[in-house]
Amino acid sequence: MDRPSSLFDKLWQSHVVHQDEDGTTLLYIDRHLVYEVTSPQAFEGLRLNGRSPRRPETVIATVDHNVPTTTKERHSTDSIPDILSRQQVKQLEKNCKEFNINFFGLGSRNQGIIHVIGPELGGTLPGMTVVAGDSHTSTHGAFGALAFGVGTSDVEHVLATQCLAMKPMKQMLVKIEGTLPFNTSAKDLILTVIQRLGAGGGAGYAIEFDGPVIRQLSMEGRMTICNMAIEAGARVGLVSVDEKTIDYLRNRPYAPQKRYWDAAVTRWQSLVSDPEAHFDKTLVIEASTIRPMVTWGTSPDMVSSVDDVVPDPDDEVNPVKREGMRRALEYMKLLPGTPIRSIQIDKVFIGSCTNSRIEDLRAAAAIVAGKSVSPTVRQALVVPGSGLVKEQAEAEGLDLIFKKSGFEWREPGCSMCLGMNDDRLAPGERCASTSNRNFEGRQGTGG
Ligand SMILES: CC(C)[C@H](C(=O)O)[C@@H](O)C(=O)O
Ligand code: SF4
Repeated sequence: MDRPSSLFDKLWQSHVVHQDEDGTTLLYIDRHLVYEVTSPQAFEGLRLNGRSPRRPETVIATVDHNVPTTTKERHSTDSIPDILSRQQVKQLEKNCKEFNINFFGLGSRNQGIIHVIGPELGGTLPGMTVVAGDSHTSTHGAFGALAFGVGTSDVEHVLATQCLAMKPMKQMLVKIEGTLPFNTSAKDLILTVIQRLGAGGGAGYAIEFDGPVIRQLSMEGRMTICNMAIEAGARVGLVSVDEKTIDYLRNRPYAPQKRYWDAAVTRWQSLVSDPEAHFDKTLVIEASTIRPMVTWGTSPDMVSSVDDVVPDPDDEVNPVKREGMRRALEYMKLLPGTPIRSIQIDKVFIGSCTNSRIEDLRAAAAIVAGKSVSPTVRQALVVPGSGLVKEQAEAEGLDLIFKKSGFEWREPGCSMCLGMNDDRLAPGERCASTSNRNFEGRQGTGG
């Protein structure tokens, strides 16, 4: 009998082009997602070397990180106020035209955050290798795809050769037993996993998430989990394929259609870890212990339950961690022992590739309906992850609920997730964000 394989083994093995004695492997890449920030040098490199993309039809390009999110500033690329952003957006458009790449620009209803539009279009399929010059490419692992972020030189390499040299990874299984308690979601679950593993605990691993709770989650929830695998240090997050995966993909424009569909489904159904598959490490979490979580610090593992208080660095035995906590509290201007619920915020951001899909907007709208943004909150933004999410939300009247409550309803993009566009925090402002990283200065200097 064949040795039992994990999902990771199956994905890796089916893409090996060549393997060196030290394990370094040349992998074939099926799907490449490209955006404006990490691609200009890659295209320039191609040009300088007289090369062109080997399979342009496997590339999907869009603009997300530095696009404005107000209608006024984006009715054309010329209206983007920031010069560098305007140049990068225009350059990508030009590069895609020159190299015959599918591009969803500002005017397209398919424009959005790459990690939202890839799955939404059926561009991410089970069994694929998926790369992008962005660390949160791990998101796509929710579909039983081997997906990871690469650097700009690798963006060029994949464009030119459709291959990538990779070192082997260790494998971790994170199993979530039981059922998620009332008022907790995929985000609380992954923050709990990161708290348990630490921000570096997943380094060198591909993490597969499994167990009854993962099976109960929607595809949106699974994407949230895989999205943040990187915040535990892992480059890859994975979920084995099931009926939900297949249902989500049916009739998506880039998914196999008609007579190809059944054959694809048969193959996808084999993309699960075998029962006795080997993992280098296993973490089991009982879901009933999960509480609504927030971060109080400047690293994604600095998390507490909303019912808790800001922790005291003096209680931390590890001197490195203790120092990190002190520094974070100083930056956040928070005191140990402060109840989390009493922390004043200046802004609210609902969006990002972690939490800007339709399910997230429905959940947020259900909570804010009939209530108003507090007068002490200066700005509250809702930024849909893509043009299609925005359309769907508007068809359901969610935009009206948000606007009535005092939120601004914006156009798709990365927005306040990171300070590469006009949606930023001012120095000293505190923001409650649904995004994935809380690093110092990420949402605006001193914010
Ligand atoms: C700009 C990009 C390289 C970066 C990433 O790789 O993740 C960004 O998307 C982020 O979230 O910090
Ligand atoms: S939404 Fe945030 S985390 Fe996601 S790709 Fe954009 S900047 Fe990175």
